[in-house]
Amino acid sequence: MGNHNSEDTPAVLQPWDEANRELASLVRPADWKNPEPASHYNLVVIGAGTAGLVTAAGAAGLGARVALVERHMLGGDCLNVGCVPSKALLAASRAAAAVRDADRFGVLVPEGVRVDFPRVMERMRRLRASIAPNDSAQRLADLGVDVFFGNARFVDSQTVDVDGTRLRFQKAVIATGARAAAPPIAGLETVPYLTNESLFSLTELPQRLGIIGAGPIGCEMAQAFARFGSRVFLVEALHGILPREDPDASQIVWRVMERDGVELLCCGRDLALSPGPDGAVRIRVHTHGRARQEDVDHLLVAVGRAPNLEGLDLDRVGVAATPKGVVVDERLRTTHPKIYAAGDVCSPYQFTHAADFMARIVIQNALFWGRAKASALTIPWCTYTDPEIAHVGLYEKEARKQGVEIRTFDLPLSQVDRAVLEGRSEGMVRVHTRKESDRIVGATVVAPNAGDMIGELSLAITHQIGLKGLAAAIHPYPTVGEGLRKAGDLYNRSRLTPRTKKMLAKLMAWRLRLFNT
Ligand SMILES: Cc1cc2nc3c(=O)[nH]c(=O)nc-3n(C[C@H](O)[C@H](O)[C@H](O)COP(=O)(O)OP(=O)(O)OC[C@H]3O[C@@H](n4cnc5c(N)ncnc54)[C@H](O)[C@@H]3O)c2cc1C
Ligand SMILES: NC(=O)c1ccc[n+]([C@@H]2O[C@H](COP(=O)([O-])OP(=O)(O)OC[C@H]3O[C@@H](n4cnc5c(N)ncnc54)[C@H](O)[C@@H]3O)[C@@H](O)[C@H]2O)c1
Repeated sequence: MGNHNSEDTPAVLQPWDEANRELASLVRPADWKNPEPASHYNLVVIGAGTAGLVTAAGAAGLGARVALVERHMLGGDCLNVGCVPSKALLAASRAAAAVRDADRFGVLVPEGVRVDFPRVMERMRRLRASIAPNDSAQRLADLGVDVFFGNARFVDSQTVDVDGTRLRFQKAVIATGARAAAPPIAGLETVPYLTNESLFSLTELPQRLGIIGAGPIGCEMAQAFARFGSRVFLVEALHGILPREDPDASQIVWRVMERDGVELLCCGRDLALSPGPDGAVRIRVHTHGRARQEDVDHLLVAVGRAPNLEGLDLDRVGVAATPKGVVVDERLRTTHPKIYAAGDVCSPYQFTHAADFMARIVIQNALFWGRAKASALTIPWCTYTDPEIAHVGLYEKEARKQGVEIRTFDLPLSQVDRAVLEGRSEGMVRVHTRKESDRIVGATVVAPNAGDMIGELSLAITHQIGLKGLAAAIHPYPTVGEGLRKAGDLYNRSRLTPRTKKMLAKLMAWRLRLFNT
């Protein structure tokens, strides 16, 4: 595997400091010796991101003989270049915003905010390494998994090749994930650009940062870097930010990002990139009928993901794939009966928790004749901007498309005492129920801790607890989570028609009369 000197150290592990050395020693140890392969494996898992790790560890825990193959670093995107480093930066950016806004609370910070970006990144690297033992090669080996570093490819219906070593399998799992897509943007090939694989190796704060794509990656990073002090230009082809989310919800988040200083160039047309002066990247785009030209020191491309399929030789084993990924049925079986897939490589839900739950389905179905279906999963998600925006179930537009008649209950956070007291009342709880009942079919929450709140709605949908049930559950006062109970109250109040109100008033008047006689 070679020593990691500055030339052969992967970009992800730059700078090659103590924290990154520690990370490498856990998830890509230089002195790792691939084991002697067993004659057969119950399961060969290709890719050791969340999907692969959960499949391998879970299957080994249930007594299966498992080989896990990783070509790069155990932990995949989430640990190394995704959720973990991005959330560490977001935590630092929230701290910066709290100091910036302290004045609103009567707390004076005379010097104002100064962000020491190298320290922010150093903290991120340290924390990332501290989380890594859970995904480490040694931990997997201790769980009984044979860990192989190398490139995997299919040879035939029972053999995977890892750089010349043959692994014979009864069942195999493709969990090779996805990477940043390189879109057909004019001039992209003429300029240097960052993706999530190189962004977290920055050691200096870009004074000007261009970001293409206002999806979750673009928005989270735009807000973080704006709060660190970069001038951020966020280019989006569609209108606004987070175009997949409920437009009212995205709008709330956008208002906050705009105050943070992010400049949105949305409804972008004729986007073109070219080298600018002094190593800068020049962005030219038409936005809302205006031609804009901006020079930036770094450009981040975050316009979606492309599945990692190259080199797997899927054709040899008849596993069908499209540009969106490996084709699977509801049970996560590919077009080859002995080969399954899980995670970003086969799913439109590209989240760590989704990869985790798909892995559990694969273990049941591949090893134990299970019939678990991925379509039965209720998958929430959250974009960790400030405020966070979280969703589960159907959006209004999806319900309409599917012909599901819904009622919508909206509770602005300005009606939740804790949110007001924290100075964080920009947000809402929006719950859609079936028209004729309190059954929840979808919900969006915009709140400082929306990601924590959405779990309760996910539980409600999974176990068919209606809005009445939420109203009946006591939530501590004052919490932002109380907003969910209050949305339940809205439902209960909606059942009080003028007629029932009249009848209740009559009943009360009658009881008073009885009392007085
Ligand atoms: C910046 C960013 C932030 C994110 N934030 C969040 C978040 O906050 N919450 C959330 O839920 N999700 C988040 N995600 C998404 C999350 O990271 C992915 O959904 C998750 O990592 C998918 O896991 P996976 O196992 O399917 O794939 P991956 O993590 O991509 O793992 C696949 C592994 O397979 C390996 N591999 C590929 N081909 C081969 C081969 N031929 N042989 C051997 N090995 C191979 C790769 O090296 C990789 O390690 C974020 C993603 C990004 C990029
Ligand atoms: N908090 C989280 O859970 C989290 C955070 C980050 C990433 N992720 C996962 O990673 C995935 C990828 O994230 P992403 O933000 O790269 O992709 P995305 O597909 O979610 O968003 C990409 C955005 O780029 C825009 N776009 C596409 N082509 C463009 C072009 N040529 N010019 C301008 N804009 C263009 C799209 O309209 C879209 O809004 C997400 O869908 C999500 O599943 C999750």
